[in-house]
Amino acid sequence: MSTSRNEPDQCNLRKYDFPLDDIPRLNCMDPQVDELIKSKKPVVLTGSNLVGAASKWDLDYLEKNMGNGDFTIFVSKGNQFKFFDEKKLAEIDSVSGAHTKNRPQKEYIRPAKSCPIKIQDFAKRVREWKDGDERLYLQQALSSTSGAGVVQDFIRFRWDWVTAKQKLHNWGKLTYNLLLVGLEGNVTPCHYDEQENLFAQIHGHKRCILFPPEQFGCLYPHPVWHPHDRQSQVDLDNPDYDRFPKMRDLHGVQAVVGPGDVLYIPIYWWHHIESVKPEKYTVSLNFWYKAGPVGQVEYPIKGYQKVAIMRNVEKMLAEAMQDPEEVGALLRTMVQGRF
Ligand SMILES: O=C(O)C(=O)[C@H]1CC[C@@H](C(=O)O)C1
Ligand SMILES: [Zn+2]
Repeated sequence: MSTSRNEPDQCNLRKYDFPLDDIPRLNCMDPQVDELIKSKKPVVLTGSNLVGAASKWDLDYLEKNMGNGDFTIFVSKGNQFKFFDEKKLAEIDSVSGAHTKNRPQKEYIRPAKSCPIKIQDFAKRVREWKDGDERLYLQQALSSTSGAGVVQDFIRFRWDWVTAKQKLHNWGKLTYNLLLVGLEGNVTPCHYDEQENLFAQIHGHKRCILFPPEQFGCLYPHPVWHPHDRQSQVDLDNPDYDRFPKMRDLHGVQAVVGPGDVLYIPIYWWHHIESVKPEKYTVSLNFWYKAGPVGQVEYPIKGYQKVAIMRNVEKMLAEAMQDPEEVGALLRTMVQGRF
């Protein structure tokens, strides 16, 4: 497997039952880079210096240069930080008609709870963290209030280079940059996003496992109306082949990214990301771009377009029946024994 400089010890990396090919690692000036991005295939870009101005963003620097605002951290008893969209709970109520109102409210398990913290407290807790303690993950969108030092560095990112990429590949606007500071061993379980992503690694190493949108059927995402929308129901690190038999057909790609590497995670591509040894914590910053305009549709349509269609069908059916919980039964009736 290809990795960045001072590679983490490969024997430490978890083994999986499914095959994992290497994501290409190319210098950002290599013309193949834009061919891969154009065809929405992942690639690790080296030498871009995209966030070179953030190469000093270790815990000490962030502690001194992120001001005294509140930052969002997630706390988890285990090592998984599965995104839970609280807004979906309100949407379920708004879609569900009167006939479901008197149903007992389903209790959703929140794998990680979010809470505000000062960067100084967070840094102290990371330094003092030891195996067995609850795990922390700072996940905070950067803004002009992120602290003077950090903002100054942010301004000095290679905006010329990344904006040229955005334009060349017809991406939509930059929605935001999420700063991620997590402990070694933290896992963001398999999910996809509806945005293009340039994922810049700043401190420490992360093992990134990706699957193409075409493997939707092997990864059993939660329903669109569920707070775990876009997240896979499967746990790659604890596979349940009885419940999810198609996991046996998984075939992924992977890369270990280190400081200075930028991983292109194409829109709708599944990704499972783990902070790995030897460093105690990792710092990453992503660049999320809205999808560009669809333009001329080519047939047969692509995997990611099928995912977008399936999402729209689920939303439309839930809305039409005023009850998200009835969508599965209707779809089964519609296809079983007929197609
Ligand atoms: O950038 C993305 O798309 C993400 O999923 C981020 C959310 C948690 C991050 C991680 O590195 O664990 C990755
Ligand atoms: Zn993601």
